[in-house]
Amino acid sequence: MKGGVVPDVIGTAKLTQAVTLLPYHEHLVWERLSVNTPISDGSAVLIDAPRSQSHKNIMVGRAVATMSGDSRVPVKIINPSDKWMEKPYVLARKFGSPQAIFTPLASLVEEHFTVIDLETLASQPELNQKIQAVLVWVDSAFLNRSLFQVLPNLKVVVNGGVGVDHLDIPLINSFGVKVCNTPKVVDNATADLAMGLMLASARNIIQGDSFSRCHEEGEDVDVNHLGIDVGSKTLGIVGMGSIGYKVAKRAAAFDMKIFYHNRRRRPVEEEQMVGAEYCPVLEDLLAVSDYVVLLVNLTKASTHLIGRKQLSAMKSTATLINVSRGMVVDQEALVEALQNKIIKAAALDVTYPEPLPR
Ligand SMILES: O=C(O)C(=O)CO
Repeated sequence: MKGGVVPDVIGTAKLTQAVTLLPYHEHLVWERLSVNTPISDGSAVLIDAPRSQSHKNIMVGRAVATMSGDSRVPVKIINPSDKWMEKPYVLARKFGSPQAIFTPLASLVEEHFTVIDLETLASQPELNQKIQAVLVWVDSAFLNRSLFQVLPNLKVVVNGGVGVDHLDIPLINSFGVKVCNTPKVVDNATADLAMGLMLASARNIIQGDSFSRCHEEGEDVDVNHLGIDVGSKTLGIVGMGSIGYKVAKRAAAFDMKIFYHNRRRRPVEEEQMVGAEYCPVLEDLLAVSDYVVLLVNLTKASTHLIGRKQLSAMKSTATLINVSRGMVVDQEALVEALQNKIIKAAALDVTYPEPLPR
């Protein structure tokens, strides 16, 4: 293998989550790489864009090219004939089967990994020695003790998505296996969806769509369906992590008054940037908000964070928007609150179970 120097490496930073995607080979370069760091030709490295940038630019596996900002980093790709070029083995649900990794990502994953599905592992149990990572997407029911017991070289469980509430992290860690997720990647999408749900609810977009498809000749739209101007309204954000903050930025552009509730108050400058006011007591936020958006992780503490008491604290004209996890809301209490007009509406990206039975 030839030695060499990779020129013009820019904007490098080591993110734990990203780096743990790649602990597959002894040639891996673990150190933080700085500008113009020489990398010997053929080393497997991960060069990540700065923290503020999307993880979508990360190239994984044996690849060594990456993006930083808009510029492609000119990193040499290792020679595929090298003996250690064998793609790392990962276990995943069969692409295309329910709860498998999102099918459009299959080719990207296969470009960098040898993907073994559960059925193949069952029929060729000797592959267990090769598997160094498990990829999960939403479902982790197959990640049980007996699986870990037969994967002696497993190093990491990689979760596609930010929420790891479905993973038994203590169990995984007890086998010396790390867990990593993909924070930041979904921030914009989730924030957009929160805004989309709020606007759809405020402006009756779903009803408008139905009306436009099914109205009788000459029929006028119901005056109640004309909707509400969110610009004059108050948004309460419960959970002001990076997604919550993105929602705040968007809501600020809509001229909404913003309150937020979070375990930790954000720095004043960050609050001022989006005009958000901290509410240390959840019920205080609920009492003043026209729209309440839930963006907390699902933990023991946040399970049924919104129940009867909290729904009763809300305005009767308020809308509850849940883009976190279904279990954050006591669903029975929500149905009751909607039936009894304790609150006006709910706009839900998540429920339990999911999807709801018909
Ligand atoms: O990535 C996740 O866990 C999400 O739910 C995105 O909203």
